[in-house]
Amino acid sequence: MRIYEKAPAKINLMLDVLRKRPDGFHEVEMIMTMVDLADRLELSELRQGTIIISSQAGYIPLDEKNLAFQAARLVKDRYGVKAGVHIHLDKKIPVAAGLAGGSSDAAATLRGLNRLWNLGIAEAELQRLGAELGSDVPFCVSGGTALATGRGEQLTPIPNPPPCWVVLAKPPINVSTADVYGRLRAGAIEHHPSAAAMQAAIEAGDFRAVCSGLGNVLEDVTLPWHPEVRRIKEAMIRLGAEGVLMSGSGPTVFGLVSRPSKVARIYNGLRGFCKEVYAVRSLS
Ligand SMILES: C[C@](O)(CO)[C@H](O)COP(=O)(O)OP(=O)(O)OC[C@H]1O[C@@H](n2ccc(N)nc2=O)[C@H](O)[C@@H]1O
Ligand SMILES: Nc1ncnc2c1ncn2[C@@H]1O[C@H](COP(=O)(O)OP(=O)(O)OP(=O)(O)O)[C@@H](O)[C@H]1O
Repeated sequence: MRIYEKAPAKINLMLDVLRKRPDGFHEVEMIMTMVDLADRLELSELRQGTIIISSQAGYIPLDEKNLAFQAARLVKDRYGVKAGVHIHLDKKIPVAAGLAGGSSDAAATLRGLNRLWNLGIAEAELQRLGAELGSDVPFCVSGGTALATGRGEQLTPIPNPPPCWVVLAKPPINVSTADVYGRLRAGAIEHHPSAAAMQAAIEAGDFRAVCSGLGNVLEDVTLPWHPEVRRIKEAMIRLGAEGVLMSGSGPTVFGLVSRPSKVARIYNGLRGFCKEVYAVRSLS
């Protein structure tokens, strides 16, 4: 048997860090939503108990370092599944970009294996399994739009923001999430974005308020460290995006655009100096 799953990228509309915890993780408050840029997974059952990962992308690990592999091993071990699986990852989401590509592949693997092996695992349990793999995985299990607290694994679903275009630009650098959190001085953050204000803007369907409520305290680390990220932000604002922010720990910057007529101008303007640019819809 063979099944397919879509693994969309996420963006953080706001990301605040409240404090560093004794376990080394940071207590966060984030509002996350999905965009229509997705990896596609093909899961084929294998009679022998092996887990095989393949991909057209030459730049991701295909062994136990792959988050999809880790997700499959977790389900197999926890539910005593004898069969194996071949997972083919058709990668479209840029890697180490702040868009949760690996986390979304892991979440899609959890959903897919639940179907492939008829396990009947409830969504809340899939999220709990996801939390064992990474902080962004529980959100990626359910998608939509959510307020995420704790280390990112405690989720409250909220409505989707008003539909819009999202232009994404990734400079040619890789940024490690652990390094960005490691460099953050949580006690010294000057401007905390407001989750309540963003949630209210979303619930009111107020696109302008969503744009003015965007904020990400991890920019305090990544922007001074990698000036090209700031340059992309400035270019997106100059080209007319209505709200601009770095996603997650970066380095991808996204711009929200309400009018389709503006999208081509922003996309083409960015392509002049940045190779990886995408114009996609928000997912509603
Ligand atoms: C930056 C975000 O992507 C925003 O959505 C997330 O906060 C990070 O999610 P993620 O990549 O799934 O992160 P994990 O794989 O769980 O953790 C990677 C590393 O980031 C740091 N980390 C992550 C999440 C968090 N709340 N506090 C942290 O300090 C830890 O050093 C951890 O070792
Ligand atoms: N299925 C996968 N797809 C992409 N990268 C993967 C995958 N599995 C493991 N990795 C590894 O994970 C690391 C981070 O990649 P990923 O694309 O998930 O980062 P990210 O978009 O910054 O994630 P996040 O926003 O959750 O921090 C890379 O070093 C990559 O080699």
